Amino acid sequence: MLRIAVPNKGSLSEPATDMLREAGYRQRRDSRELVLADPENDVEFFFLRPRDVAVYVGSGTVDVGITGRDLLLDSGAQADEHLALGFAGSTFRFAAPAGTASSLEDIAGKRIATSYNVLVASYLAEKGVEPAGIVHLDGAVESSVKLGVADLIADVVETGTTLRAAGLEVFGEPILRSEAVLIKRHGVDAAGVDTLTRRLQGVLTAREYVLMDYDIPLALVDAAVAITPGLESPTVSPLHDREWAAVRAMVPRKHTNRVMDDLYDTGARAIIVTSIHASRL
Ligand SMILES: Nc1ncnc2c1ncn2[C@@H]1O[C@H](COP(=O)(O)OP(=O)(O)OP(=O)(O)O)[C@@H](O)[C@H]1O
Ligand SMILES: O=P(O)(O)OC[C@H]1O[C@H](OP(=O)(O)OP(=O)(O)O)[C@H](O)[C@@H]1O
Ligand SMILES: [Mg+2]
Repeated sequence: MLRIAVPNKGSLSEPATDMLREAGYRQRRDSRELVLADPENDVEFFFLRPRDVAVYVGSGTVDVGITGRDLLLDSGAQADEHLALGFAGSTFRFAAPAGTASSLEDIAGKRIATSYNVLVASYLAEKGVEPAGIVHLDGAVESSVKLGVADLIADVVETGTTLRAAGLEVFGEPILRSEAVLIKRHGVDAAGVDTLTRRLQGVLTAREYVLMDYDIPLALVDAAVAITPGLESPTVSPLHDREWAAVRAMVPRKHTNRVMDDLYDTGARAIIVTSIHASRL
């Protein structure tokens, strides 16, 4: 039975559970449940703190887990990213009171507050910058500068609202771009990981693509297919009117309207878009 660690709280928890449910797995109804067996799919879920997921996977006590790329790197665990899951996107950045820092060199000799010490220390070591110290805080890191325990911070930035409210501004390049990831232990491929991976990839595809159908005069099929090349090759079927064909192709969801405009301009009509409920590529 494949043992899967899932975040029990925070930004990762609900979207992780939603994705697993979409992939056909049983999920808990009560947020206090810590273990859930899904014998039909031969898996068992362990609901753990997001920061602890990599520790369990790295130690081999669970086979795979869902966590953030930033949390994985900060854990130093013997675990690798296996599949990016496309949710809980964020950047990890340095920020300081407006006008007090503009580049990495400005960190030298300053105190940095963060919840991600390992990540920050290894990044600065790699860049050859020596801070005065790294102050570990559990959360609400943005308040540390005003309260005087640090001169600047390194933290998760999603919309930037929290930073602005604290009078801080990002500086330097992003340390990391993060999102939720499926992780597994170094060099270990437990039985059942392939099926889980294919199922999650199926959900990703269903989220990322739509199905587009349209009618097009035969003479324009090649031009239209160049706009909607699909994943492998689009389906082209004859219509009752022999001068026309029907085309069906997968199109990236975010390009839906631009592609419809281009197809229409090319001569396509009856353009219809439908969502993909599930997929296995
Ligand atoms: N706005 C956000 N705030 C915090 N984490 C975010 C945000 N957006 C994405 N994430 C990602 O979620 C993960 C952090 O989740 P975690 O549960 O530890 O923190 P949290 O959502 O801040 O929860 P908590 O309520 O315990 O502080 C990281 O991988 C982080 O990159
Ligand atoms: O860029 P934003 O959209 O504002 O989001 C980023 C903020 O959200 C998270 O904090 P959270 O609310 O989880 O509190 P915490 O710091 O106590 O974890 C994170 O640590 C940042 O502070
Ligand atoms: Mg938080």
